[in-house]
Amino acid sequence: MGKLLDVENLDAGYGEAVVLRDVSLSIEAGETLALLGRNGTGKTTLINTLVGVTRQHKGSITLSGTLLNKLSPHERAAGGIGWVPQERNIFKSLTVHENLTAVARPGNWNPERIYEMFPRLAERKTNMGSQLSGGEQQMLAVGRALVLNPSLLLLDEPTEGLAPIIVEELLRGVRHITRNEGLSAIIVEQHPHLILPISDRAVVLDRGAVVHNSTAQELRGQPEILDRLLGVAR
Ligand SMILES: Nc1ncnc2c1ncn2[C@@H]1O[C@H](COP(=O)(O)OP(=O)(O)OP(=O)(O)O)[C@@H](O)[C@H]1O
Repeated sequence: MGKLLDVENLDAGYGEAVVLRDVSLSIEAGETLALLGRNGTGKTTLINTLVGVTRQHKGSITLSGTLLNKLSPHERAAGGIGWVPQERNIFKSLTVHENLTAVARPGNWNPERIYEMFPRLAERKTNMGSQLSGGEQQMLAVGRALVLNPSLLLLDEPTEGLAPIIVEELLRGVRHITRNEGLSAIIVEQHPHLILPISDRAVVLDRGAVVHNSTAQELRGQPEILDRLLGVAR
């Protein structure tokens, strides 16, 4: 397995404001990284910086050996970054099926495989995006990122605001992706107990800096760190 993503000494933010300070992390091909931290610690800013929609002041981002620093969000997407933003961004005026087929690119993932993973979406195939529940929208957003056949999937708080039963269904799909498909992913989560069991590595941010970087299993075994950095003892 080779290194897929390499982030080195990254400073980034919005305009003149620097939110991320000296962030370094890397992911091997096939690994899933849980990105944790309390509210406002810079998790979304890091995802947005990888995608290319913030201002990068310093450092480097390399995906499969290609330096992304100067590439546009569109070029990064074409280069293998699949992004599911916090606000989901599905096409509300297209059907579920159209949402998937409009962006699909040849590869492992196609709309049929998304329907197998999320049967609920198959039942809603002809519904408009605007008619979906929050959980269905999230599944569609994940599906839409997958049919682009990315090498790195970025999920920003996929479980936020969803009912527990839907969270379970969504995470079953995410677990399938991270465990069986050889895809690499970074998943932002507020709840470590949901995400650590299906992740390989864990990074915790605090005030824009990496304050913990280990295997997911190690972090699970350190309740005092979870408590101190995240306010949870699990
Ligand atoms: N568009 C923006 N312009 C200026 N500052 C911003 C912008 N978005 C976020 N920030 C600031 O950047 C800091 C980090 O926010 P960010 O959204 O990255 O945190 P987060 O860890 O993802 O939090 P949450 O869990 O609440 O989503 C915060 O201080 C926030 O106020």
